[in-house]
Amino acid sequence: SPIEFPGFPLIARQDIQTPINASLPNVTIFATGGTIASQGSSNTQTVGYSVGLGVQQLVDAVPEILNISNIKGYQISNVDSGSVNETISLKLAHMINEELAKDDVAGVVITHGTDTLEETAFFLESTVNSTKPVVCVGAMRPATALSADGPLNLLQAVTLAASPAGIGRGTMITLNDRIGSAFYTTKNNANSLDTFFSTEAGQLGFFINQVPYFYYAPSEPVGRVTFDISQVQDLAQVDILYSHQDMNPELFNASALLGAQGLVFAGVGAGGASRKASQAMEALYNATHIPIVASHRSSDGFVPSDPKDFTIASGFYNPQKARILLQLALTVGYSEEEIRAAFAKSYPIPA
Ligand SMILES: NC(=O)C[C@H](N)C(=O)O
Repeated sequence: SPIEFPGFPLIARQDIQTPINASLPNVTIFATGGTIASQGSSNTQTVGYSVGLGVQQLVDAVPEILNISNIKGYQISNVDSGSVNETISLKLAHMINEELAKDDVAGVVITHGTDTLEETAFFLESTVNSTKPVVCVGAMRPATALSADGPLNLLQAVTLAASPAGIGRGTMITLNDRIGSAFYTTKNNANSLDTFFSTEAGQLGFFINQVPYFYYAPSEPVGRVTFDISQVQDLAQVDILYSHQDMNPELFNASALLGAQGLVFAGVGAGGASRKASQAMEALYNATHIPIVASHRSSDGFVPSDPKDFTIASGFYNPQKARILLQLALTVGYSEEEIRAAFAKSYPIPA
């Protein structure tokens, strides 16, 4: 049975098991909430709706799923993804590792709000210890809307999780016919159906007639760092600070005083800050030696390393993914040099 953690604050579990057809693969769905599980007051309401549907209702909306796989479902939470927290992420990672270790489970699907889906997907990319498909999926229109996108997205996610073509590709994000890598995929638009459109390196394949096609043979992102979280029950606190004109330099000290063990800085351009903000960061670093990772506030891009700099360059990691990598590294006790090396693994260090 799944590992239980003390203080797990979530709703009553609504576990489901569809009838078993021995000729079909088994897929386990972990439902967490989000728009895919939301209902509006009319079929034209596409903002201001609320989460309410359970995993059983998600599966019931797409009976075609049962032609593809036998489904077991766990209700992990039922929240907007802005409220997904480390308790939920850790619970997911622990349960998924346990599930994928079973010979008769082909793959897993995580239904999730799209707003922070990339964070949970990247967390799983860093902590799941199996080559079987891990597929994160959401929707941009609530289940009650005209042309709701959730049912077809869910069918595609389950199809991919059940497919041998999905093996060895790490954690994936599927939405609107596209298959993206969790390492690189980012939500690009707050509202549009195609919000997970390609970032430069993120797109792995797509669905034609609900069959997953990949552009490439299975491969791992260069520099992926993985962590054994089997004994982990809490993550280190890491805050993200957003750079802009006239940024308040006191925010760095304030974060540290409020318990941050590491900081990520969403810099202007390739990790930049105003002179005052940079001075405040450096003073904090000299006083405490807490790691400060410089990332970018632009939706895509790269922050190069400077060996002379006290900040740690995020490389290809955007602020929200850099935060998760730093949390995991601090949680398992990496030294500052090991943290620097973990970030540097994803890009070539200039000679
Ligand atoms: N499209 C979505 O799923 C947005 C939703 N607010 C969320 O839970 O992230």
